[in-house]
Amino acid sequence: MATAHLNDITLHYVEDGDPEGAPLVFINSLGTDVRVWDDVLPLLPKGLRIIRFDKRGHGQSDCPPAPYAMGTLVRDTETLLDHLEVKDAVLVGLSIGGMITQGLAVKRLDLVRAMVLSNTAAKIGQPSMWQDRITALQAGGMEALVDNILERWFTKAFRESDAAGVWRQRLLDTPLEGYIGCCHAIAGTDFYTPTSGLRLPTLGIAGSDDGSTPADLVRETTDLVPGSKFKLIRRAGHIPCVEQPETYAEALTHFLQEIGHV
Ligand SMILES: O=C(O)CC1=CCC(=O)O1
Repeated sequence: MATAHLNDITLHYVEDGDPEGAPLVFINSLGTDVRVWDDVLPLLPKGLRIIRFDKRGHGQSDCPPAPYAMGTLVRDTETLLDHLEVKDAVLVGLSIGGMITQGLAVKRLDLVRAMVLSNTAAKIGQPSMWQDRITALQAGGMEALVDNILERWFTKAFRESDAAGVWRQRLLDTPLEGYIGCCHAIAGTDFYTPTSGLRLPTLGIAGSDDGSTPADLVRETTDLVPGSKFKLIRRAGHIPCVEQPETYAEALTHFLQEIGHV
């Protein structure tokens, strides 16, 4: 297991592909870890340096006490990429990972060559909605919300398939403190103004059945960046890299080719 001991945190990360290749960095969503990309990676072009990591409070990374600030999640990512001597990466950010992507692009454009804003937005929900979620989690744990969350993550057909149980269990295994910490970070984030100032190649990806960041919302954020592209993935909810990995990998590959990253 690879870990990076950064200033105040140890993060778990995984590198695949060619260590000398152009960097492609994946940033996971709330309640998922590096395994959320497992089915996409084998479908991507060879020759890339592929980096995935568990943000604080998730997977095998440290889990400090909640709350977390978005600035802290951005700084963790920045410090990890500096530690790994990564520059000019394409960042693929899923949901809160897409918020971290926007924050990092605003702060350190030298690290970010292009953004893939997957199932994300400049602002997700209202602070009161996140506070309600935090209160429910504190009262009843993840068990209280797991089915509700899965309804937003996946289509009915996927939820009724054998694969769904794995994702249910992974969500239940997510440290509650880490999950709540990240809910606070999302609640406090509104990147509309900073993201509007970004000028870099950008692809938005949305799921037709996304119950958390509907396609219109993803498009609205993607449109903040002039010249951005947009891909709607059908028969997918909030986590299309799990539900439709072939279409997801195809969209990513096309974008990477278009910008000359592969
Ligand atoms: O609503 C959810 O649980 C999905 C979600 C919102 C932000 C994120 O990262 O995942």
